[in-house]
Amino acid sequence: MSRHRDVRNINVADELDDGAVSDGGEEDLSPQEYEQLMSGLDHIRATVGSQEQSGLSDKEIKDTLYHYFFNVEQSINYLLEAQTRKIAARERKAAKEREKAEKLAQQKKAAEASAKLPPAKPKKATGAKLSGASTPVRSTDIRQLDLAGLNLDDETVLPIDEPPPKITVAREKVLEEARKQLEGNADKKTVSLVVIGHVDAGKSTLMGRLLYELGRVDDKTRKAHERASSKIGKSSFSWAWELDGTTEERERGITMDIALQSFATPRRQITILDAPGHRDFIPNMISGASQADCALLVVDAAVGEFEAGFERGGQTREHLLLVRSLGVSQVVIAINKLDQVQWSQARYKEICKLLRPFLIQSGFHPSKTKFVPVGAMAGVNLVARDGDEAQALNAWYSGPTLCDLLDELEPPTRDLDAPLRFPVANVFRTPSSVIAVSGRVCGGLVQVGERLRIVPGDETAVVKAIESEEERLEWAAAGSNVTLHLTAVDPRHITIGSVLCPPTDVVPLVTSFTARIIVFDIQVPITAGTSVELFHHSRDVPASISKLLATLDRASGTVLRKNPRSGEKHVGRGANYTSQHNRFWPYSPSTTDPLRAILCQQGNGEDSHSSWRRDNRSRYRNRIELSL
Ligand SMILES: Nc1nc2c(ncn2[C@@H]2O[C@H](COP(=O)(O)OP(=O)(O)OP(=O)(O)O)[C@@H](O)[C@H]2O)c(=O)[nH]1
Repeated sequence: MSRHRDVRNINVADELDDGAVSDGGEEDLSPQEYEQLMSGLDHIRATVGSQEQSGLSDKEIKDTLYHYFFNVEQSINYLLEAQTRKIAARERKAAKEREKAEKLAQQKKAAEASAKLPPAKPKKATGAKLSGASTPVRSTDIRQLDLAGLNLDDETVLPIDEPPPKITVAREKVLEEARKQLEGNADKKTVSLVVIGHVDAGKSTLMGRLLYELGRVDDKTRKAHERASSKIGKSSFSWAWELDGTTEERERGITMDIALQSFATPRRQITILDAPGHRDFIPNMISGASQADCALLVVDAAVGEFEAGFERGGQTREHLLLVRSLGVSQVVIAINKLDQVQWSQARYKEICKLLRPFLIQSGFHPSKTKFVPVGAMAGVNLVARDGDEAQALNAWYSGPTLCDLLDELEPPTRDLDAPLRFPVANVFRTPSSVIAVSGRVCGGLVQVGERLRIVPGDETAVVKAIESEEERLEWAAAGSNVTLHLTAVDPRHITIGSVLCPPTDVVPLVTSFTARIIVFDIQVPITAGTSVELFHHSRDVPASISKLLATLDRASGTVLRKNPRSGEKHVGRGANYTSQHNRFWPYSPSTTDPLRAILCQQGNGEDSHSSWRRDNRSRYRNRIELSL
């Protein structure tokens, strides 16, 4: 069998069946390979437990080892993920059977009472369940979604060549339902939250622990992560493993790509986007932030660590500026690792005092910034403040928990009447459709059976299914983070950064536009001809500023100077510039999805893409914000 690794484009389950080593293939192994296989089997058994405990047969383990070239770590990761999926599928099946039995009992009762059942109504705030559809892919991060598409969960499988679905619900009806839900009939308002902060501040640990406290992680998975992380000497990262799913992330102990999860607080349904803190992965962080309504900033309270993140070049400052530039105006600041400073109230106050003026300078209104002391590792003040670990904090803090603050987040206004704008954040293949894309509905709504235009390009695709948070939906509205399964399209025509829109209201492609730019912290003045890189949603394009039109007063917006020669440091709420970029770019500002983009100025004249990778530090400090 082929052992080329590209998880986005292979079906692991098929490959494991194809010439599996345990189906007689063992004879073809060299003595050395056979030894590796058997020792790998012993290692994995020591981690996952016996067949009875783990539900994993020797055959499955051996096939996986062979598939991963006897790499024990990769095999364990794959098997644990497969195991989690199996458990989830079993639980869903059991829940469905229970639901079916309950329904039958109800129907029987209703028939007996000669009463008519009212039609079922969808429950979610952001979309409606697909009637009769089985529960599909579990809520998971983007990488896991990629894996979930690899035919590992039988329930999601649909034939690839079936004809595209037709629209079954009239647009007006969908719009009416969406409006009703947004106006308060919904169970909960939906909010997407990007988790940001300096590298190692504890973002993934905080999210992993919070998911556990809220019952979103079962004990079996938790124990498996504890065992496997301690085996590779990374036990302190075991909570982060709930979010950091790839072998590389786990081995290096850092987040590299956005991980997506969801949970509910009493009044909110929250989608979290766990962003990488390391500066090498800033483009991934921008992609996550561009899909978020609000932000959770995690800072490390340990002496010297907070300062490292907050100094010039640290990601605490940089991430705050970035999310603000991308339109996020509410932020919760979790001051973490207070156990490292003996839960010192003075240290907590000191950090709040340092952050407050910077938040205001960055454009966050004080009423929209909330601070909370936490200990992610021990789970202190996430959902509750009980137990011995919380005693020291309880001595001086009686305010809200992190969960209480998240429950108060206000989602921005959603424009349902706007034409659909769906910027693609990730692309992957699934067995049920030629291609699936994930991202956020920025404006309007999308429904199953709808034909969409892919921009740039003149291709179209039909929406075969919509998924969000463990459910199949018939439609999804502005503000929802969803996966669209597409059909009737050549996958080569769609890529990260493409925008899906109605064929009757296509997002225009432009090569130049006029925008207001806010200038922060630049080291080199901006002049006509300055080369920049433009980040908008998940797309980045090289661009250049063609002309500076005026310098504006920061507060009133009145023109201070026409045709300035440069945009200087702290120009503030700024200058009008014409930006000329040399690539076509889908761009259509609206009131609810205004143009929010990041421009990164190049300091050294290098090609922008390569210079980002080589030295994003020097480029990044010359950052300017662009908005309309
Ligand atoms: N003492 C202590 N350590 C913590 C706490 N929270 C996180 N850590 C540790 O901090 C380290 C980094 O945690 P992560 O959750 O990976 O940090 P991160 O911010 O997600 O890291 P990146 O995503 O790579 O930027 C790990 O060793 C954690 O165990 C805490 O409350 N107390």
